[in-house]
Parts: sequence; structure tokens; C-alpha cells
Amino acid sequence: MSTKDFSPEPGRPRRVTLIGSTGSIGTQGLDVIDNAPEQFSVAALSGGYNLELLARQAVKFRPAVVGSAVDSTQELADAIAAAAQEASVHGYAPELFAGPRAATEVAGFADADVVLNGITGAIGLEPTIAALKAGHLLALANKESLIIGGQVVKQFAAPGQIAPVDSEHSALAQALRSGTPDEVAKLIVTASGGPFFGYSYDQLRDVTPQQAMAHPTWDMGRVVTTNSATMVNKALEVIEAHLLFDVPLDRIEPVVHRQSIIHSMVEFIDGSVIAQASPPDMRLPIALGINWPHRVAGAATACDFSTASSWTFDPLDESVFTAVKLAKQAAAASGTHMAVYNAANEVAVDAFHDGKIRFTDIVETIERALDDYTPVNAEPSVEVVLETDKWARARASKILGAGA
Ligand SMILES: NC(=O)C1=CN([C@@H]2O[C@H](COP(=O)(O)OP(=O)(O)OC[C@H]3O[C@@H](n4cnc5c(N)ncnc54)[C@H](OP(=O)(O)O)[C@@H]3O)[C@@H](O)[C@H]2O)C=CC1
Ligand SMILES: CC(=O)[C@@H](O)[C@H](O)COP(=O)(O)O
Ligand SMILES: [Mn+2]
Repeated sequence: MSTKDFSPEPGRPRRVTLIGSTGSIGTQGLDVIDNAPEQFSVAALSGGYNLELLARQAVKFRPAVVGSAVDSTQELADAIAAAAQEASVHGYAPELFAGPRAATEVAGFADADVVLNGITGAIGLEPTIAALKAGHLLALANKESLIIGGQVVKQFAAPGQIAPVDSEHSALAQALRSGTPDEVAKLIVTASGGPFFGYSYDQLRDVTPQQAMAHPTWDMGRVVTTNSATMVNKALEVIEAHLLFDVPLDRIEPVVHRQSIIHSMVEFIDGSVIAQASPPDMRLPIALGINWPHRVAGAATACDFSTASSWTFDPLDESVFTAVKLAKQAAAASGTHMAVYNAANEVAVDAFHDGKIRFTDIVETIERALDDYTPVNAEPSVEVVLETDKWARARASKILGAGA
């Protein structure tokens, strides 16, 4: 990633579009903006189905454009009118988008400088591409869009146009400032280990959705929290690091760090390791991402070294947690295997939370879908990625229907 600066002219706040504004990343993004009004304004907002929250956000930040996944703009207009009345706000009438393409329309809204993509899952692909095509800086939390799109997404990105928001990748981008690309020996991606660190495979079979949602260090949405428990999140993040920083997969290693204070590290060829450390708080990488490459003063609280604390490191137990190894194999196999990996995971995560399958069936479903997959012989394109995603969802559902 080069260091092209997407800053607006001096003195003008960055206009930020938030995709997934009602989620964990989106609400923390608005918090960052609220705390630095001289640096940021809200250009546009897009949410899913939580209309009440989206409408309250719109009335507070007054973006010119608002989108929602609900069926009709009338529903959205009614929700905004109710929130405006509640807040005694008059005359606010943004342009509205509704339906499955709303997030993409909003991401491409021209009068913005940066798009924070905080949607969950493969549905983030088209908003990611729309933001890049519009020439905006893309502050990327929605790792899935880059991972499934791979080179297809990268071809839309100018150098420096993607600023990582995922905590590990923000840490890596910061540490990489310490050396040149040819001085990098390894990327070390830290993992909390999730709620099931130390479990045997047999113990994992019987864990419940409620246990899987008890993340030891982060408060996040349902999919990424479940992915942390299966280690699929770390698997996706290894591939994300490979795509963002062009480091070969065999030089990207996960390590378990239970405290989630060191967010990742870069080992350089002279044996130096540069780590980025801060208490677990996504407002730091979100602020740096939307203001990339500049830091935002006071974005989060630093580590307190005046009291005793310990940082621990453990190897990932790959005999129990196979997700990372599987993803490295998939990413090496073809440009579309990771679309299969991700789609099968999304289907299996839903089935697990619906009480239809065991926890261990999630990664087994990914593995079986990958085994069944033969890549199409076509130039990689957005359409091919979307077709692959669709195929993998159907295949995963079939595998689950037959009993994983
Ligand atoms: N949360 C975190 O700390 C971190 C998250 N990430 C990544 O960031 C992304 C977002 O995660 P997180 O914020 O936790 O997820 P959440 O589940 O909290 O939020 C997801 C957002 O996407 C919206 N959404 C859901 N379905 C649709 C749809 N069909 N159309 C439009 N919008 C939709 C939701 O809207 P609504 O709720 O209104 O339905 C919500 O705003 C993920 O890729 C995750 O891996 C990465 C690092 C840390
Ligand atoms: C905050 C963040 O970036 C998450 O992706 C986090 O990394 C999840 O924690 P795990 O390390 O448990 O996957
Ligand atoms: Mn992460």
C-alpha cells in the first residue's frame, strides 16, 4: 500500500459516508466523528433494518443522503419524520434510497471524501467497489469484500485508496511505516483466541451460540464474534493481510495474544519486531482509517504502564482450530476459492445461531463446500465472484440440509 494522501483541501472537514452506520463499527464511527466535528462531517448514512436508530442518526448528523435495506423509501421517510419530530427538527429532507442496492448507491454518493464500509459479509462487495469507483478513500472494516473479491477489488483501487480499519491491519499498516517493503520478513497477526482457547475438538462440539458470543475482549456484531470463536476471523484476516500488503501467505502467521492489546506486529529482516499496542477500542483504528494517513488526537485511551500487567503469547493450536490452514490452502488454490470459503461460513454461522448445527459443523461445512468446488474457467470479474458466492451458499445449504 503506498501513501497517497486523500486529504481534502486544508481547513475543510473530511466528509464521511458510513455504510452499516447502525452496527458496531458504524456507531463507533459516528462516535469518532461526533468527538471531532472540526475534522469530520457526515456525508451519507446507510443502514440495514434498524430504521429507528438510522433515523435518529440521520436527524442528528443531517447527511444529504440516507439509505436502508428496507423495501420502500416511504418507510424510511416516515421513520426520519418521526425522529425529526421527536428532536424538534424542521425542514430536514435528505435524498433517500431503499432496498438491496441502497448501500451501493449510498457508497457511490459523489459529495464524500471517505467511505467507512462497516457492513457485514459478502453484501459489502458492491458498496466497496462503488466507493472505489467514485474515487473515495475506502476505510475498510468489511474485510469480506476484499477477501472474496481479491484481485477483482484491488484492480479498482488506486495506490493508497484502501485504508484498513480491521484492528490487526491498522496495526500492521502502522508498523509497516518503520521499514521498506523489501525489509519485511513476516507479518504476525494477533488473535485473542476467542472464548474457546484451550478447548479440545470434543469440547468444541457442544458449545452453544451464547457461549460463542462471549468474546473475551471485544464487543462486536454476531458474525465477526462467531468467527472469532471458530478462528475463521483469523483465517479471513491472514488473507486480508496478504491482499492489503502483498506479503506471501507463508510469511503471515497468527499468534494468540489473549489480552488484545498488541494488535499485530511486523518482523523485519534485521530481527526487529515492531508492534502496535493500545487497549482494545475500535475507535482508534476507525479514526485513523477515516483520517488516513493522519492520526486523530484523543481518538482512544493509551495503555497505562503505571500498574503491573502481563502480555502473553501462545501458538495457535492448529490441530483443533483448522480454519487458518484451510483458508491459506483455499487462497492459494484460485482467485474464487475464498468466495466459497466465506459464503459457506456465512450460511453455517446462521444455521449455528438458528440451533440447526453444532459449532464444529461450521468449519466442516466450509471444508466440504471447498472440496465440492471447481472454479469456473473465466476471467475473474465481479459477476464471477457473485456467481461463486451464490453457488457456495446453495452448496452449503445442501450440505447442512443433508446433515453436516
Ligand atoms: N465490530 C468490530 O469491532 C469489528 C468489525 N469488523 C468488521 O466490520 C464489519 C461490520 O462488523 P460489525 O459492525 O461488528 O457488524 P454489525 O452486525 O454490528 O453491523 C452490521 C451493519 O450492517 C448492516 N446491514 C446488515 N444487513 C444489511 C443489508 N442487507 N443491507 C444493508 N445493511 C445491512 C446492519 O444494519 P441493521 O443493524 O440496521 O440491520 C449494521 O449496520 C464486518 O465485516 C466485521 O468483520 C472488523 C473489526 C472489528
Ligand atoms: C477488533 C477486531 O479487529 C476483530 O476482528 C478482532 O480481531 C476479533 O478478535 P479475534 O482476535 O478474537 O478474532
Ligand atoms: Mn480484526
